[in-house]
Amino acid sequence: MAEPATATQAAAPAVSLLKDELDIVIPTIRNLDFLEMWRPFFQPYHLIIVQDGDPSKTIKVPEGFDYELYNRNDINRILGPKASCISFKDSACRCFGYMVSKKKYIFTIDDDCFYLGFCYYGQKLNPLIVLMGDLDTLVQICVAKDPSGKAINALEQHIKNLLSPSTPFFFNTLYDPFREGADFVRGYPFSLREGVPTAASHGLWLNIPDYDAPTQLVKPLERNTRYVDAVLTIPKGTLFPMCGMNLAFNRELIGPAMYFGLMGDGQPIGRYDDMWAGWCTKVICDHLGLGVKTGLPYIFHSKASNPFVNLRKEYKGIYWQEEIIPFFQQAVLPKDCTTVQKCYIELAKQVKEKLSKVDPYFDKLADAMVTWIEAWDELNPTGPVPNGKAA
Ligand SMILES: O=c1ccn([C@@H]2O[C@H](COP(=O)(O)OP(=O)(O)O[C@H]3O[C@@H](CO)[C@H](O)[C@H]3O)[C@@H](O)[C@H]2O)c(=O)[nH]1
Ligand SMILES: [Mn+2]
Repeated sequence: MAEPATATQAAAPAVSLLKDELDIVIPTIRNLDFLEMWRPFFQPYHLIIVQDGDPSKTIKVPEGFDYELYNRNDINRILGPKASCISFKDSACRCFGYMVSKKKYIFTIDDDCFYLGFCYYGQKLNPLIVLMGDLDTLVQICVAKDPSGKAINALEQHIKNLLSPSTPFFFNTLYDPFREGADFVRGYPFSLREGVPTAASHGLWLNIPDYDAPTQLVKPLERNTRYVDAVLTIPKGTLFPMCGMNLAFNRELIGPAMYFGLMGDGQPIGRYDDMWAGWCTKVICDHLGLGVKTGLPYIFHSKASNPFVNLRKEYKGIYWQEEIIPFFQQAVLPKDCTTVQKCYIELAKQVKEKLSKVDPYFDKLADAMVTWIEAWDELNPTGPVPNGKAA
């Protein structure tokens, strides 16, 4: 077989898992040159690009990718008045991509995230190489290799996470028991070893960590260089700060809960889109007996957004969350909430009842949560379609 021309091509996976069952959703206000670095991994998949901001701006997508692109005009045309639930000028707009997708799985990634490799594993990557090195040099240095020498593929790791069970009811101290070379440790109840279906896989980030604005302000130069080779199930009853930068989920299991809220333009808050979705998702996963994992894969997060702008977007969320988190920790869903939609509508009801006192914003958000489910069900009819034809 001819030698691959470049290291990037050498990284190309032999098989693209779930090629026809997974969409990659990218929110963007930038150009999409970052796709060149991901080409060996993403080219076999269908992309759903959600263009935020000015719809008259043309977003250039590199040649050779199979994609659909939606801007604000498209969202308004497709959803009509229900488009009011989709944020504008915030990465929260990405959830429109989850709604229009027809696939079982979603992987969402920001346009300033790259893949990387063992170059971090126990050694510091020289930032100069990152800045000076051309794409191939960087890939040569950073393409991860597993013990067999195969390039590690972030998307593949997410798929492995989603296709193997989670263990939310009892913590396995050797981490992911379904990973090759690991298992349940002594004392782990056999009655729980089957695990539960995995709804979401939350990946992490090297270089620029997903810090909030105050932390970013006091630690402007901090870079995350610690590559922890582990995947953990987040225990039942425990919430977590879900970051939308490097996230995959089973759309059929938990899709309707992945609403990224009302953020950005015209809203009193921003950059809490993924957090809101994560809290709702975890409460519903716990109720329905589904699992959420966090850890591998890492991506290389290259751009630090402006901490002062971020502070302006986040500051209300920083003190509201001291009331929001206890709300989610105490949220109880009735037994008859047997679907994600029913759980979500019930959560919206409780948001309206219990959080509107925090700020009238939550009254609006609760209504938007209901609109989201109505729009979701309109675009994703599951029961018999009107005039009797099966869906
Ligand atoms: O108005 C906007 C701003 C950005 N985007 C797209 O969203 C992602 C993330 O944007 P960016 O990388 O600039 O911001 P970060 O601070 O690094 O993002 C983190 O905070 C979360 C914001 O909610 C986000 O999920 C985290 O990754 C990029 O693809 C931008 O192009 C947008 O669509 N609209
Ligand atoms: Mn970013």
